[in-house]
Amino acid sequence: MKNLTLGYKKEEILKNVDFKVKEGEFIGIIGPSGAGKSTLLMSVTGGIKVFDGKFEVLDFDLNNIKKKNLVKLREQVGVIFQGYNLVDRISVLDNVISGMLKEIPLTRAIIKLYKKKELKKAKEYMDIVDITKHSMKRCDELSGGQRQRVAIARALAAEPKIILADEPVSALDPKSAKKVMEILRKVNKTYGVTVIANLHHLEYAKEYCDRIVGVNDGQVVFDDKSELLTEKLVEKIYTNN
Ligand SMILES: Nc1ncnc2c1ncn2[C@@H]1O[C@H](COP(=O)(O)OP(=O)(O)OP(=O)(O)O)[C@@H](O)[C@H]1O
Repeated sequence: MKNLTLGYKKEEILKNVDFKVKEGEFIGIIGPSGAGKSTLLMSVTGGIKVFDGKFEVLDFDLNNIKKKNLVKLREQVGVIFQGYNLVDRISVLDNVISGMLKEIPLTRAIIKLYKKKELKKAKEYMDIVDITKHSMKRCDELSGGQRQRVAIARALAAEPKIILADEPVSALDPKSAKKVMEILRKVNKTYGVTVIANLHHLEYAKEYCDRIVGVNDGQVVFDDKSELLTEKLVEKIYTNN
């Protein structure tokens, strides 16, 4: 992003933002409510209106991207929400495999006719998020933390280059939240997937992310290594204008 102004309809939300992400980074976005964190995060999927400036994601120019390329971009970007976005009535395994739909034709997916290599891959992703022992359970039988882990495994199944996590742990108790953050870091380090996460808890951003981006009132007011975030800078990020 260079000098980028983004928003909704006629309302500019992020103004003149410069933001560059290197492949394989783990970035935490922090800032007060309404600052524009979700707008910044979701803009990576090409879903937010560009008013001005330069915006490239994975070699796609988002200023005038064609529908076909938008689909290609979105295939490479996994999104995890606070609300888990899983299919409740089907099993953990089926949810994870549904992330591979690019490879598995819908007809085969409906009758659950999975190939050995697909099951092997699904197991690898379930192992990394530590949910394999619940693979046959329906998702509505799982705890919040377990569901979030399934959502990560499903995102991984699509072999994305980028994972966007919008407040992935804000609905979880501290122990489950830490486990999910650890898994996101493991995913980032094991597969080299770039992870960008909006985080309400500053401590998690400091502990797990390599880099922190502080947003306040539509501006990036901090962008540096996590260890360089001092109390004073935190105050600046969270000051209401
Ligand atoms: N779909 C939308 N249409 C119009 N305005 C929106 C939309 N989504 C968000 N906004 C506005 O954009 C601004 C930034 O919202 P955003 O959700 O990006 O902030 P945030 O920092 O993620 O906040 P929070 O931490 O509360 O989730 C807010 O003023 C909000 O009202």
